Amino acid sequence: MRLDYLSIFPGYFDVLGISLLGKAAVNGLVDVYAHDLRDWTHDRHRTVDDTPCGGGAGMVMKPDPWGEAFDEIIGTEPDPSVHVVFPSPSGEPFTQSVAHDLSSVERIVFCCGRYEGIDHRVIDYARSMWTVHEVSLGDYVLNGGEVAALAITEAVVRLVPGFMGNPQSLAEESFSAGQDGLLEYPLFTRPVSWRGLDVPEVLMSGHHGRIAKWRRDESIRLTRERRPDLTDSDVSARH
Ligand SMILES: N#Cc1c(-c2ccc3ccn(Cc4cccnc4)c3c2)n[nH]c1N
Repeated sequence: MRLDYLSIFPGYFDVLGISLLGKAAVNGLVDVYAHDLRDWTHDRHRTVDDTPCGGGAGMVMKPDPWGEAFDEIIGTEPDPSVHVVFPSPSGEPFTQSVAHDLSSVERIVFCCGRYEGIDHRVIDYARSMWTVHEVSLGDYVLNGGEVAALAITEAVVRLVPGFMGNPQSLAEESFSAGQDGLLEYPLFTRPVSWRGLDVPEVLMSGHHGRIAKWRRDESIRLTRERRPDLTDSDVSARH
């Protein structure tokens, strides 16, 4: 998998050389390339923004540098196998399902906007050439797309076959298909007693059936308490 990042702050992506992602890069599972959008400007100030047409506060990112960067980094021929991700506060929710879909893709280009956003023609042009995902991390405001691109990267790459040492751990996580859309149950490890707090006895019983039931019940309880939006009527009935 090749990952490209276009940003006026490419240094954000130096962190991708650390930890598991760094290991994946070493193992050849992922190749990471960060690009400074300003390298495709031609004025003395390396200008990437301008005032919004129609007025309004803030600045908008000019289309020209993006287009020239696309030509050099991706190419000038349409290729639907290239997935271009635009993190955006007005994007569709980024979910585990989207992460799963992207984990089987060979090439992802992250376009990290700043200011008030990117001239919409850039997104329209990208849609005419590649497979585009305009996604939002959640209902809160960031200053740009870089942090979102990092979060999306981690969510996607950890699902790439061969990345996680123990793929079984993926199946039991919150939001994974194996969890039936439920939140993950509470986790415990040794010591059994810690500052007056004990591991639930059932988990030390060695009775796998009871342990599985306790975990399921806890997942249901937590999901109903914290994320009623994740439990539809059918799921509630089953639970
Ligand atoms: N994904 C995602 C996001 C972003 C986000 C993503 C890209 C950009 C490019 C610029 N800004 C600042 C900005 C702020 C407010 C209005 N419009 C733009 C971005 C915010 N904010 N919140 C999310 N969940």
